[in-house]
Amino acid sequence: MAFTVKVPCSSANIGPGFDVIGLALSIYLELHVTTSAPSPSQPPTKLNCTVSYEGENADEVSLDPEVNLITRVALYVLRCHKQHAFPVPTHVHVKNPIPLGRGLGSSGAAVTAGVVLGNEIGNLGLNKARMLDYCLMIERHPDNVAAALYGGFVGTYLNELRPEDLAWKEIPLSEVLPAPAGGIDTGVKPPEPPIGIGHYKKFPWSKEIKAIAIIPDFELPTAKARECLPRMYSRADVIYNLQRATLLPSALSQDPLDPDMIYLAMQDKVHQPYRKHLVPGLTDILHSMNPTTQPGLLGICLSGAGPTILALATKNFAEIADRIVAQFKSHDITCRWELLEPANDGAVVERR
Ligand SMILES: Nc1ncnc2c1ncn2[C@@H]1O[C@H](COP(=O)(O)OP(=O)(O)OP(=O)(O)O)[C@@H](O)[C@H]1O
Ligand SMILES: N[C@@H](CCO)C(=O)O
Repeated sequence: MAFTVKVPCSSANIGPGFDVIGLALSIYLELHVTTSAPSPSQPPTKLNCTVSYEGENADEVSLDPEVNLITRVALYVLRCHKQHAFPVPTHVHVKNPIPLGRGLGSSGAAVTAGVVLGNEIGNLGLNKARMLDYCLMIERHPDNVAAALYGGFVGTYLNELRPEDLAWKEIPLSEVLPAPAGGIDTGVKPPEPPIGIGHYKKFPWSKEIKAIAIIPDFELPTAKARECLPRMYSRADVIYNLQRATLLPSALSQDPLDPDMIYLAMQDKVHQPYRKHLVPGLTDILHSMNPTTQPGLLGICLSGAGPTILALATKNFAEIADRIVAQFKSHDITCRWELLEPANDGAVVERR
């Protein structure tokens, strides 16, 4: 058996939609998976799986299937279905062009790819709604994983579960996804996700709008960028974000586009101001231009937890990117930039 799992990167929040809005974009994580029949002449490999990797941070990503994030997630899904290792000798070759820890949903793509891999290799027959539950047991905010799994521009939410099912929120990640995962004889059945943890709704997206990702050359772990957020918000700030997040989906699909409306609808007071010390120049960059001073620009925000900046635009892409790159440069930060399009299909499996 040979198949490829393809999962897009994503940008979460798009300004005011903290932990709610996600946009799948056109950089793809790929798993090239091959299986073979068990052979008495071949000694069994650890967990019946071998991993190879090419792409971002190739010198850091573990090739040990007990440690690698993607295979650990696949094992979590398999073990919830009483399969304690890969059921057949499996080789997973990972091709990953998504930069790690930059705010482009690399972990959301890896977790989604791992769930899809476990489902395929274990022949589990999970649908995408159930796969989202598994993703959410690991990455507990739905914006990146729903975009990666379903593709497109999505609004996401967590359902109100029965009190007995709500306990999933308290289960430590180390129980869901122990590192290392433990060998074939671990015998432990991990906690299964409740059914229907989260859901999503796809919004239309104007074909004219492209996303410019300006990617600084340093990593910012999402966990660190979440630690600096307050536990409580003022009523005024919550209302400010609700007003804008409510406008954003229609502003990004209306014809003709209203750049000033989009710019306004991408403002945020819930996460970006608290992350400014983690991304040098962030406040200045967010206020450096608007649709009047930069034709073609629609809006600017921090992509996910940062440090990548996402600018939405209809033209003058290089000019907009160069202006942001120059601002980072004045803080001694080098960047690259990419012009991206929405990835509408989400996670797909292609048989080879
Ligand atoms: N393809 C991969 N293979 C193995 N580990 C990965 C892979 N992609 C991501 N990771 C792990 O996820 C970490 C990055 O996740 P993190 O949540 O901090 O940032 P992000 O997902 O890139 O950005 P954001 O969540 O803000 O969009 C990496 O440091 C690495 O440990
Ligand atoms: N909504 C998340 C996205 C990053 O994974 C955050 O901003 O922390």
